[in-house]
Amino acid sequence: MLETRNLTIRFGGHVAVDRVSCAFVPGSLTAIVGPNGAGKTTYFNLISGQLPASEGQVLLDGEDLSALSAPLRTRKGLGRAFQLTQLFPHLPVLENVRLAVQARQGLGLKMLSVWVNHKALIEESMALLERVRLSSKAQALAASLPHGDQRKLEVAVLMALQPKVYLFDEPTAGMSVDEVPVVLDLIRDLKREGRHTILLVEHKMDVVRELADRVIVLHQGALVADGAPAEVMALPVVQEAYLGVAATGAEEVVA
Ligand SMILES: Nc1ncnc2c1ncn2[C@@H]1O[C@H](COP(=O)(O)OP(=O)(O)OP(=O)(O)O)[C@@H](O)[C@H]1O
Repeated sequence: MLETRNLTIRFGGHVAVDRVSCAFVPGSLTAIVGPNGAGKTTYFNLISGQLPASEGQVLLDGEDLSALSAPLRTRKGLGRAFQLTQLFPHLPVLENVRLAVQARQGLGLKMLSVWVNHKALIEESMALLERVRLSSKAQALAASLPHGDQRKLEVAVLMALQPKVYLFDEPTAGMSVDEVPVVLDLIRDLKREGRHTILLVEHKMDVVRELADRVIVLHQGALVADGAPAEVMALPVVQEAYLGVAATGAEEVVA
């Protein structure tokens, strides 16, 4: 289980994430919504270790990860998607995934012969590329891929690490209409597997409604609502103030 306790960060006098306490169980998909600047991405950055908390803790399965760097938190099972920096742009697509598989296997590799090991790594990497529908582009350089494909590659790299927790920050942003379903299918598949904890920052309410078991709302850094999607999204306070839409049932969040 992932848990944040009183998680807080201040930038000068501005409190971007304000004492957020929340627990997320394996097998669940929680959407984090709220207007621009509400603190959603910053909350992710605090969980993954990209930013140091001013106060509070991040715990995974009871272990306090607060003092660990981002790479160490990744090793513990916190997987953050959609940071393009995690790709190696000048390496082929397949190599990007293979390096992630290899990083996960770590020292265990020494037990295998170089050849068996290499073959197994390539097979696993190709299987992951098939899952994200990029196997035909295995030899292309990551930098040459269109934006949507780079995002799919990031998902493959993340899956290669086999994290316990997936943090998806606007996974379909900037994607073309035909690319969106591929990424949503992947997230749906991960959810179906039932053992991951998935957190999703998403502005599209139809996606939230379909994928999420639970919605939490951040406003000015604080957690202001938490519950089942229909329940939370129906709250007038969420509709009007926090999501920036009229309380008449607009479908898309303007955030
Ligand atoms: N490194 C930083 N230094 C100073 N202020 C920051 C920093 N990172 C975030 N902020 C501020 O913290 C607040 C929360 O930003 P954040 O990006 O987390 O919001 P968000 O809910 O993800 O917004 P959006 O929906 O637009 O992505 C904003 O006021 C932002 O300007």
